[in-house]
Amino acid sequence: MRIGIVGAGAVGGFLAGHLARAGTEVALLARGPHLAALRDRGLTVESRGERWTVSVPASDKAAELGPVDAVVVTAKAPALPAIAAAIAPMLGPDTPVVCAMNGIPWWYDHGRAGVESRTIARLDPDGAIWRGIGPERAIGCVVDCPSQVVEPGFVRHVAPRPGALTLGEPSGARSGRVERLAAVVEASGVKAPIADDIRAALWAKLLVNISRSPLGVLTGLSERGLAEDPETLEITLAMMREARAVARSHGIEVPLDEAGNRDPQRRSEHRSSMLQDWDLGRPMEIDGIVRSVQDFARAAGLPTPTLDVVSALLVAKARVAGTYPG
Ligand SMILES: NC(=O)C1=CN([C@@H]2O[C@H](COP(=O)(O)OP(=O)(O)OC[C@H]3O[C@@H](n4cnc5c(N)ncnc54)[C@H](OP(=O)(O)O)[C@@H]3O)[C@@H](O)[C@H]2O)C=CC1
Ligand SMILES: CC(C)(CO)C(=O)C(=O)O
Repeated sequence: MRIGIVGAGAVGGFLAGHLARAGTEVALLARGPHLAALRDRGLTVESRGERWTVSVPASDKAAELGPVDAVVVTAKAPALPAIAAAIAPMLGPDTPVVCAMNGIPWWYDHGRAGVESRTIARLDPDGAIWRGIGPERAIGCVVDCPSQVVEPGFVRHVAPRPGALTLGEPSGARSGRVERLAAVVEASGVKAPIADDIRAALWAKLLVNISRSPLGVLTGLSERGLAEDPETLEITLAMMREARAVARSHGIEVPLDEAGNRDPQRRSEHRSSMLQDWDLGRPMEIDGIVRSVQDFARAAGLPTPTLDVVSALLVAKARVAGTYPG
C-alpha cells in the first residue's frame, strides 16, 4: 500500500516515521519549514526510548505525489476545508480518507442510524469538506499517540505505551479497506484496532479532549496538573459527565472511569494538542471538540452548564488572541 499523509506535524510525523521505518511507501503532503527540514535532514522520530531518521518523499503539491491507496489527514480541524480541495490529485476512484483528528468528525452524520446523511454546519458550513472528500471515502479514526513537534522534521512521542489509531467504518461494517489499512499500520508498530462502533470510540476520546484540553488552555496546567488540583479535577469530571449525557442522547453509552481520572499518577505532563496550538498562537479546534457537542446538547434539550462556562471563556480567550472568528 502507498499511504498519503497530509500534514507533517506531531501525529503525521509520528505515523509517517513508523510506516517508513517498516518499509511502507509513504507520500507526505507537507509545507513550509517542515517540508524544508524533511528534504534537508529527513524525518526524525523519538518514541519509547528509540530515535530514528527516515527519508520520506514529500511535497507541498498533491499533484507531485499523485494518487495513493489511502490518505490519512493529520492536520488541525481549521485547516480541513483547504485540505479537502488540495488533496484531489491524491485521490483515486476508491481511495479512502482517514481524518486522524480529535473531535466530532465532519462525516459524523453519514450512516448514523435514524439521521439524515449530511454535513455538520458548525464544522463544514458551506459543505466544502463534504463535497471535496466525499463521505463514502471516510474511514473513522481515534488517535492516541501524545506527541509534539520538537522542531520541523523532528517529532517526539511522549507516552510509554505504543501509539494507536483506532479505525472503523462510519456504517460499522467490517470492510476490506479498513482491514488492509489496519494491517499496514500494525506492521509499523502502531496499534490499529478496528472498532465495531467508531462513534462510540470517538466519544470516549472526546470526553478527555472536551474537558482537559480547554481547561489546560485556560489554566496553563498539564494533564497531570489538572488532576492534582482538586478544583480543576471536579470541573474536568463535570464536563465529562455532561458530554457523556450528550453521547447517550445519540444512543452511545460511554464508560467513565472516575477513579482513573482522579489519579494524577495516571496523567502525564503532556501539553494537549489544543494547548500546543495556544502556545504557538494558532487556531484551536474549539468547534470540533467543544462547540459541536454544545450544539448536539441544544438539539437534544440537554443542559451543559459547566461546558457552557468553559466554552465561553475559551472562545473569549481565543477571540482576544485573534484566533477565533467573530
Ligand atoms: N499532538 C497530539 O498529541 C495529538 C493530536 N491529536 C489530533 O491529531 C490532529 C493533528 O494534530 P497534530 O499532529 O498535533 O497537529 P500539528 O499542528 O502538529 O500538525 C498539523 C500539520 O498539518 C500541516 N498542515 C495544515 N494544513 C496543511 C496543508 N494545506 N498542506 C500541508 N500541510 C498542512 C501543518 O503545517 P503548518 O505548521 O505549516 O500549519 C502542520 O505541520 C488534531 O486533530 C489533533 O487534535 C490527537 C491525539 C494526540
Ligand atoms: C488526549 C490527548 C491529550 C493526548 O493523546 C490528546 O488527544 C491531545 O493532545 O490532544
